[in-house]
Amino acid sequence: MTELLTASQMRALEQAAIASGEVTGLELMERAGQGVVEAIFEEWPAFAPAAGVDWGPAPKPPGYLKQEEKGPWRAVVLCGPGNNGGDGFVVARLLAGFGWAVDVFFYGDVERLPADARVNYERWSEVGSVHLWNDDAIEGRLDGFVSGDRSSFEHQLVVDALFGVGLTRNMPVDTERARHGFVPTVTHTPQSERPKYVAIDLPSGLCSDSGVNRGAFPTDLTVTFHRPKLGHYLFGDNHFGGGPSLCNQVSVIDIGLESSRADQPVLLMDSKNLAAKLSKNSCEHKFNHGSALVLSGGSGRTGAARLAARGALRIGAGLVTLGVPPAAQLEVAGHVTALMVKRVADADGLAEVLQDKRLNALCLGPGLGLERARALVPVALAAGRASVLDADALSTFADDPRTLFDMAHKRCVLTPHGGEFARLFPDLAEKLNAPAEKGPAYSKVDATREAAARAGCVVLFKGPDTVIADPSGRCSVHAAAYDRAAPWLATAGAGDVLAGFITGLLARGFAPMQAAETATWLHVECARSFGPGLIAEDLSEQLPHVFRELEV
Ligand SMILES: NC(=O)C1=CN([C@@H]2O[C@H](COP(=O)(O)OP(=O)(O)OC[C@H]3O[C@@H](n4cnc5c(N)ncnc54)[C@H](O)[C@@H]3O)[C@@H](O)[C@H]2O)[C@@H](O)CC1
Ligand SMILES: Nc1ncnc2c1ncn2[C@@H]1O[C@H](COP(=O)(O)OP(=O)(O)O)[C@@H](O)[C@H]1O
Ligand SMILES: [K+]
Repeated sequence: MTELLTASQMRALEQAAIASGEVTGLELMERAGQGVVEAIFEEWPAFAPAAGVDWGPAPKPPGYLKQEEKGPWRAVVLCGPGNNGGDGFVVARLLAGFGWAVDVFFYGDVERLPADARVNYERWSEVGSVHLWNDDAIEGRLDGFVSGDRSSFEHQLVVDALFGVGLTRNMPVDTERARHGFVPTVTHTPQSERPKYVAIDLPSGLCSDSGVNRGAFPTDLTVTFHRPKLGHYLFGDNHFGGGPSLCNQVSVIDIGLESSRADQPVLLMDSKNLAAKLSKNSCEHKFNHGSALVLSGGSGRTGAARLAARGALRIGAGLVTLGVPPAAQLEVAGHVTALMVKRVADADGLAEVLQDKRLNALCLGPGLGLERARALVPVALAAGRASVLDADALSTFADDPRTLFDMAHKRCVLTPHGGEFARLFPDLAEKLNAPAEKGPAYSKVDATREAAARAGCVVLFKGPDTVIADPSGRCSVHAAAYDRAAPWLATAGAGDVLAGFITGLLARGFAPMQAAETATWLHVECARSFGPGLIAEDLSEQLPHVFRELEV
């Protein structure tokens, strides 16, 4: 799985590499700038020099290309007051070296530039001029750049090097006019009719740690260094379109920090090794694959539990039983075939059913009803079996979450969506929703890690970005974004199926964290594989196809 870093982890890696003498900050900045230019040429081959990129031994002076080799291209580079701006000066110099006309706008104070950025400011200044950032200058330049009705631009590329991982507060308002002017409507104007907008490290205004949008504009391409940052994958505050909706696509450039490792990084889920974990041994009995019990609600509310149970069965639990109250037995019997049905009238009924030691994974919550959930959850948790608690099994403890946390054990997985999370962890939800004051914003990763530590078990916090953490701080993220986007998954009952998938994997013997991660990946994969028109029922039915594709 790919590591996702925070700003401070990235900074620590850079500093360790520099302190070890492995590399200098200036070298890192040069590699970063080269990487950005390479990524631009790769994304838009028309921009690339005809003979391909030859970096040569040293920074090239402008115009080293013969006139006939030069592209007719013009770029605007927006440089900020820190090292992100330093990268921007490198990019400006390298583009000029490839024959581009480059206009650099600097938002900051030259005297206060960090040392490496200052060096690159000076190097650029030998090549071209720097327009200082003030409204009059920008207005004047904009008039010159943007002709008439803004349907044609004199520049083809805008490079955003205002702020990277050092962003500590909302974007300054006085950058807005210029950004609007140079990149008026990335989302509305067809790409062919407007300049391409490229962000260095992060779209300026995107919080690296939380994905919160603090005034960023959507870009065409984001080029980051060494490892992606959490903010590239977290949606932050959805109302303003967080990380993935701003980055559009993320290109990760190697700048030679390979020997450095971050401390407890968050992992981005992928399908590596999944097939081996999911395959079954041909000589095994059904009970070797575990026996799951999914508790259902009363008559007229059994659909959610049935969805979960079917998910548990399809994902490979050997046996799945629905525990239903007497009044719903007939209703359930009319629907299920491969599933077993057992009568579970109340807490005593559950205790009796749990005498069967073969039942090794429990699922409580989907359609369970708040009252029934309050009665059954304590019995289920006291039995010490691997357990998934979702929906009503969480909400029923809204008035007293501590009671739930006291009963929860290491083999539990809690699967709240945003509303349920706020009921169980109101203080964490409040921190998550509060506007960030200074420094990187509190993130969904921070909240999920704190929640898992408090609950003493795995917490899977749902959404387009799903974050999973255990009490030790291990944490992984799945973003249904970029090539994993699954908008059709936001459909009623999808969460019930996920609870069932996790339960089925727990029954098969997966550890809670691994069950939650694997189920989340498969859940999104089923949605993607089915495509538009998906409803919750389709998810489990898509699993055989997904397994075949994975070569399980
Ligand atoms: N340090 C290194 O060795 C490397 C750093 N790199 C680049 O350096 C960047 C990080 O550089 P920095 O740590 O200097 O941080 P940034 O360049 O992202 O920004 C820091 C500066 O912006 C100011 N600032 C932050 N938020 C602001 C706001 N909302 N309004 C106004 N001013 C604000 C800060 O006071 C500080 O002066 C990375 O994103 C990456 O682009 C790369 O060159 C790779 C190597
Ligand atoms: N925009 C989205 N893209 C992809 N997946 C999403 C999106 N929004 C929600 N999801 C996923 O859909 C499921 C919805 O679950 P939940 O909120 O519990 O709904 P329900 O209770 O109706 O089943 C979760 O797995 C969640 O991660
Ligand atoms: K930037």
